[in-house]
Amino acid sequence: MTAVPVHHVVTGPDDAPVVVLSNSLGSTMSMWDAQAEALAEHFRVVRYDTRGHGGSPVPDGPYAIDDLADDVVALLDTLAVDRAHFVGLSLGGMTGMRLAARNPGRVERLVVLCTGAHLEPASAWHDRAATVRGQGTGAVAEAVVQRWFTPAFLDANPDMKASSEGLVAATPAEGYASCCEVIATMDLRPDLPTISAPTLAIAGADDPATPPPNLAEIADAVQDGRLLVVPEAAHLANAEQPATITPAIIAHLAGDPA
Ligand SMILES: O=C(O)CC1=CCC(=O)O1
Repeated sequence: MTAVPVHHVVTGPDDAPVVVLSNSLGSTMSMWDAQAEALAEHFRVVRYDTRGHGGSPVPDGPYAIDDLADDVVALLDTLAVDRAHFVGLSLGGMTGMRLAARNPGRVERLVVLCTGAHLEPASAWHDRAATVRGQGTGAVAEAVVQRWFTPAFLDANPDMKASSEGLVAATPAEGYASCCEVIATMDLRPDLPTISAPTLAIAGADDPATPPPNLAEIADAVQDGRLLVVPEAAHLANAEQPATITPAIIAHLAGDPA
């Protein structure tokens, strides 16, 4: 499939190093709201909506992980950016790993959060795709958001629970389902040893979707990897624990020693 022109927003100084932020399944670039302002003090921040999500095109599926990575290459070309840092959470992290493996010259440093190189069983992703195609994304919204945040956070932040469920439910069904099929058919384990970009892998200690061993596998297998496990955080760890995660991202991208 050919790359599509993804919806994106650029903030921060024109002459600063570029960082691209990539969203999770069922969200949009708004999932980076807690990081965007702080990152823009140091970087030219490019936020985009993964194809099938938010304001980006929704081509007919199925999609493959290469399609998602190729969309980022096309975005960098559009912006005339040769090389950028890349930060991706969950599906965004998978995109970043394939991008860095296949296009080492385009990725300076990599941060992957709450993701995995493979997420079994494939049947669960095919089942979710079928549910969403049949009943819409609203049918999975509540269950998905239960994995995004810890129970304590959801209890304390009912507005966030409601807006997050709304975000999932607003995702186009074909886009969501086709990205489920990306995950079903993806195995990035052979990519990992080829990734030369220094990589920070961040796990939410309480993430039921992509628990810490998934991130440890990535940190161990890439050429220059480091693991950070963040307490009291589930799948959208960046939103639940921004005070820990935002400075960790900035320090890694700046090349500060751990
Ligand atoms: O939606 C989930 O269950 C968790 C998830 C997997 C990939 C992603 O982006 O979110």
